[in-house]
Amino acid sequence: MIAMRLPDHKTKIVATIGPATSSRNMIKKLIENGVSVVRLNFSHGSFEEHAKVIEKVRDISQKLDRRVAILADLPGLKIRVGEIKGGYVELKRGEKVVLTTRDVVGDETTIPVEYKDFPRLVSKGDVIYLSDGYIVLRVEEVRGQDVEAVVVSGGKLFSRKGINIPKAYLPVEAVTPRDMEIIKFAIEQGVDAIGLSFVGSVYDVLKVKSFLEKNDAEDVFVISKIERPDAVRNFDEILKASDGIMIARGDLGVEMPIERLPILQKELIRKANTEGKPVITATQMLVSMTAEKVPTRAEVTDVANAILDGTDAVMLSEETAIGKFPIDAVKMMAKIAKVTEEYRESFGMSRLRELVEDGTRGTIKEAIARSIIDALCTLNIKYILTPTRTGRTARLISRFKPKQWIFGFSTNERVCNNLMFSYGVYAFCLEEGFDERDIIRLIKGLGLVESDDIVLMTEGKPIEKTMGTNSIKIFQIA
Ligand SMILES: Nc1ncnc2c1ncn2[C@@H]1O[C@H](COP(=O)(O)OP(=O)(O)O)[C@@H](O)[C@H]1O
Ligand SMILES: C=C(OP(=O)(O)O)C(=O)O
Ligand SMILES: [K+]
Ligand SMILES: [Mg+2]
Repeated sequence: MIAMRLPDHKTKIVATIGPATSSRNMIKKLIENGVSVVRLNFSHGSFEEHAKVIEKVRDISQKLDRRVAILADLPGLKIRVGEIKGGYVELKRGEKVVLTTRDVVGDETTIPVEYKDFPRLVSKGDVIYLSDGYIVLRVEEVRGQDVEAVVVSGGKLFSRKGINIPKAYLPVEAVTPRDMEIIKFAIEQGVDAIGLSFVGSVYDVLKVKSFLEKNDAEDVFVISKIERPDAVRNFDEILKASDGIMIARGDLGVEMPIERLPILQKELIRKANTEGKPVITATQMLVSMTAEKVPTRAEVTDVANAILDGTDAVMLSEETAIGKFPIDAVKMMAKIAKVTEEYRESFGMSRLRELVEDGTRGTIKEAIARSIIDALCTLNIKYILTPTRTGRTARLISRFKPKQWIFGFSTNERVCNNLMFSYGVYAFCLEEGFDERDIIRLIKGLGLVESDDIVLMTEGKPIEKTMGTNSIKIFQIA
């Protein structure tokens, strides 16, 4: 019998699908090389294109017997440039350029902007950032639908790239009517998670949560993207209301002083870990691999440091969406993760005390999680088995980043898929009414355990008022 092969790394890899990876063959390769979450960026592509990708991902994941979650990332209230003739223009320092809300195709002198109120957001002297701050303009004059600007820092500007005006106050809710349409479509398509762009307050999250509930889709994850100062300010509330968070460093690095990113990343990851909610570190992780086969030293170190910070997942954007080496980028992340995780073990346990102390101290689940870590330190345990209705128990154990895989067992396919966001968790779907014997039969059948292996299982025995996980069992496989 060929045993099921789990990845060599426990950090989850999120890959954005785009023209470079939307074929069946590329999707297959992404998954085979360690991608657990597929991200569809609804700022680009049509519903039809995304639907096709969703269908392919589901089919391939089933054929490969590899669980994959699908994340639909919403556009939010981001202002973008429109279509540019030939796909891009080269903007040169010192030259003048007009940003306009008129319906034109872009060229060297005129760039269309897809937001009719744009000219009202800026005035003479304001700085405008394009393409995550890669290109910088300064406003010279606003005239009707046109904003005349001078290029302060030039570069290639591609169609549909983002515009940031950090100074401008956008008097609109983060979740736009267009976002709501996309959420509806995403639910119909059975996606597992929604990425909420430009969340500003907990109300943005609650709005989407209540919409999901009304549409019988309350198990769809809401991942709040932290990419503006308001989200940082209101982070604690946003985190509590969300199922997970993404540190969206692309916009965040323009909307806030870029030098604050590293410390902010550490703080947000720590808080998400404490809450037991998955956190994705995103953007530019291996960005030079969009064009080159080898990443920079700084990029490799960035991926490793995010893992050491405690991120559950690392994300690839243009690297896999439009890059020349998408599979190499995934392989590179998997290698960095494997090596870095091996090192972490030696100090991972010191984080434990800290987490337990500032975490959900005093709950039964917490005491159980603590006992599990104690057992892991003293026994040669092969796997942690956690039957789970909501996935919560598996996520609470995942916080401690044990060296063993945590297997989640649930009857809900979407709960299983959403466990693929959490570090070191792999999930299996079982029939309603499954018991301990079904779990053992399943992992034996997959060749994951042999006789005499020691496993640890969490249990939720209904005793008095204590619901949910309330005991652990450690035993040897017969
Ligand atoms: N579905 C898609 N179709 C075409 N291009 C895409 C798609 N998804 C992503 N891309 C390309 O990859 C780039 C980086 O991806 P991402 O960071 O998700 O986008 P952005 O920063 O534009 O929101 C995008 O700017 C776009 O050029
Ligand atoms: C992930 C991000 O969002 P998007 O790519 O949708 O702009 C980001 O800004 O880093
Ligand atoms: K987006
Ligand atoms: Mg963004």
